[in-house]
Amino acid sequence: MKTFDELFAELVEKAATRPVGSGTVAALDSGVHTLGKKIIEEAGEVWLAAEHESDEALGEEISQLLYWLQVMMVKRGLGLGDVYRHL
Ligand SMILES: N=c1c2ncn([C@@H]3O[C@H](COP(=O)(O)OP(=O)(O)OP(=O)(O)O)[C@@H](O)[C@H]3O)c2ncn1[C@@H]1O[C@H](COP(=O)(O)O)[C@@H](O)[C@H]1O
Repeated sequence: MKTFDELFAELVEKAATRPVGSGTVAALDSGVHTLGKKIIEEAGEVWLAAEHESDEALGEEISQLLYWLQVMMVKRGLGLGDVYRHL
């Protein structure tokens, strides 16, 4: 288990070191347009899970949406502060 901030730090590190086999590196290389579509897909899965699935399934879908949002943040060079200051 990890926190939102810990995952973000891990993704920033992956973007910098680009380890072979990292799905995050491949996702970053796919570009903003592809990442945007993935975010929409994952958001839809959150919606469906909230309507029809268990708390466990919903939590998993939400975690995946948070991951893809973080990948977009890394791709665009945003830091956590760029988001947190709006909360
Ligand atoms: N938290 C996540 C995470 N959440 C979601 N995903 C990706 O998002 C996909 C979402 O799954 P779905 O079931 O919705 O999609 P799918 O249809 O099975 O997969 P696709 O064919 O759409 O890729 C997963 O298959 C992963 O590719 C994640 N990939 C990585 N992480 C974490 O990110 C960190 C870095 O990972 P790597 O870059 O892969 O080393 C590690 O801590 C990982 O645990």
